[in-house]
Amino acid sequence: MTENIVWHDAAVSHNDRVTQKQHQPALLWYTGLSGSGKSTIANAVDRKLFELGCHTYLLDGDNVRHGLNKDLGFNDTDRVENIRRITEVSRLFLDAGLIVGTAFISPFIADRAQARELAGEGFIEVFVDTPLEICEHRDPKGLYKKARAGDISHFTGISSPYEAPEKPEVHLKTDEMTIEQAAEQVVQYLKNKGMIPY
Ligand SMILES: Nc1ncnc2c1ncn2[C@@H]1O[C@H](COP(=O)(O)OS(=O)(=O)O)[C@@H](OP(=O)(O)O)[C@H]1O
Ligand SMILES: Nc1ncnc2c1ncn2[C@@H]1O[C@H](COP(=O)(O)OP(=O)(O)O)[C@@H](O)[C@H]1O
Repeated sequence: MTENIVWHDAAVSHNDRVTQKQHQPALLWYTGLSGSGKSTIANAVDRKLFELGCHTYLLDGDNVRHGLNKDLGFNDTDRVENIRRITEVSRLFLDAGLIVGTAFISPFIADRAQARELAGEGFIEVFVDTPLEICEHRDPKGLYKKARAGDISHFTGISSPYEAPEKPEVHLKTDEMTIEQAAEQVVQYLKNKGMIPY
């Protein structure tokens, strides 16, 4: 489908953009069950990075599904397409030199591996590791209750699978830490890797 389309070189290069921002571009790929804390932690990290002077942008599951991906549901095929589009959008933001956060369940190892491959060395998988019982107890949107009652089908952890990361760069066990500690662990990872010079 791209046979008659020619890639256009940019007047402002990727390196120009990175140099201007004075930090490395990165893709913080949060993954975990619904209610695990992806949005909460990703927002806390985004705030911290913003206050450190980093150029960031956050893509959040619920919000993206209201716009770009509002044609998609929750069967396996739609979830794969959801993550494919998120990966492509993230690549554009990475090209712009930003530190991108993506907060999607992203339940399949293969899709996250594809995102890792396409994003390159700035890809950081952040496993928001919260046991199902705790997510279900938190149930911030009342969705687990509906899923258990059979009112929502294909619900992750109940009637749809979640494939946990095998070797995430950052592993957050949220039942053993506060939101602040979790966010700080992510920021420290970036500092330790020399991706943000602060
Ligand atoms: N069936 C089903 N399964 C899982 N989640 C559901 C479902 N239906 C609606 N929701 C709400 O949609 C949010 C998950 O969307 P994602 O785009 O992150 O999902 S996925 O990555 O495509 O699996 C998820 O948001 P989070 O709770 O923030 O994860 C839910 O609020
Ligand atoms: N240690 C913790 N880390 C993250 N979230 C926590 C923690 N303890 C309690 N919570 C609460 O759990 C809920 C997680 O919801 P949310 O961030 O929307 O999760 P997700 O985006 O994964 O669906 C929030 O209400 C948050 O305040």
